[in-house]
Amino acid sequence: MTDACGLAPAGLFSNAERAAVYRAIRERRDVRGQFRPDPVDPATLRRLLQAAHDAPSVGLSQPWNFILIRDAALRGRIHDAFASANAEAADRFPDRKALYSSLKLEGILQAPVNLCITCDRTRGGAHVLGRTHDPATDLYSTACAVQNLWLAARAEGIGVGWVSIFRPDDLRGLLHLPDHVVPVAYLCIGHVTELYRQPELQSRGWAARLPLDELILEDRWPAS
Ligand SMILES: Cc1cc2c(cc1C)N(C[C@H](O)[C@H](O)[C@H](O)COP(=O)(O)O)c1[nH]c(=O)[nH]c(=O)c1N2
Repeated sequence: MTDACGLAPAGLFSNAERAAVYRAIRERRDVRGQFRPDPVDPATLRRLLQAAHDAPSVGLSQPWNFILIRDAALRGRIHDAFASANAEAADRFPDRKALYSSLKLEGILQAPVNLCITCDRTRGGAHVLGRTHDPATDLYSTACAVQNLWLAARAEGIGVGWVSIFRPDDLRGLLHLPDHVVPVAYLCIGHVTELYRQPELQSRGWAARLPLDELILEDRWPAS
């Protein structure tokens, strides 16, 4: 039932529905090496894109575009851009360079779908409700779209890996993005049969999940 203002009852989810939402959140993983080569069917991909498009956005500006990268040669060049940036990144961790170099940090060539989610910084015009004093809110909105897609993909049994190890101008050039469009997320997407139980970076000893209780603050930043 919907009333004249377009309001509908905010019904509680059933226990099973609630559990499913939390399960998707808890079991979502960043996928690099587990992609199967079989294609993602177009209807499923469409549901994932719809989930992304259902995201909140500042002033309802919906600043995203979804660039599907299908061309094999282009993917090869994108992988080259990753490899070059990754070699540079490895040098930033001199004490852990061997461990860094052993990590697989992308699935560009293995994943059947590559998707770049961009943010058009001009979407919605010069003045967007909610963005007046914080221009970055369009980027935050686009990150919300990425997370929606990532969670929906988990529920579909599809893995998603976010690759950010690019020099931004490389990706911009390869995808012919105009200056006002930011490549927020380069995603590798495909079916997976196995997922890590915890973040792969944790399993491999790179980093660990922080205890939630250490991150909850009251009223203000604690005095040091
Ligand atoms: C903005 C941003 C950028 C990146 C990532 C994530 C996000 C949010 N992550 C994935 C990241 O390593 C991963 O989310 C964490 O390690 C936690 O693991 P789970 O996502 O819980 O599996 C990521 N992973 C990777 O292998 N290569 C990458 O370039 C990136 N870049």
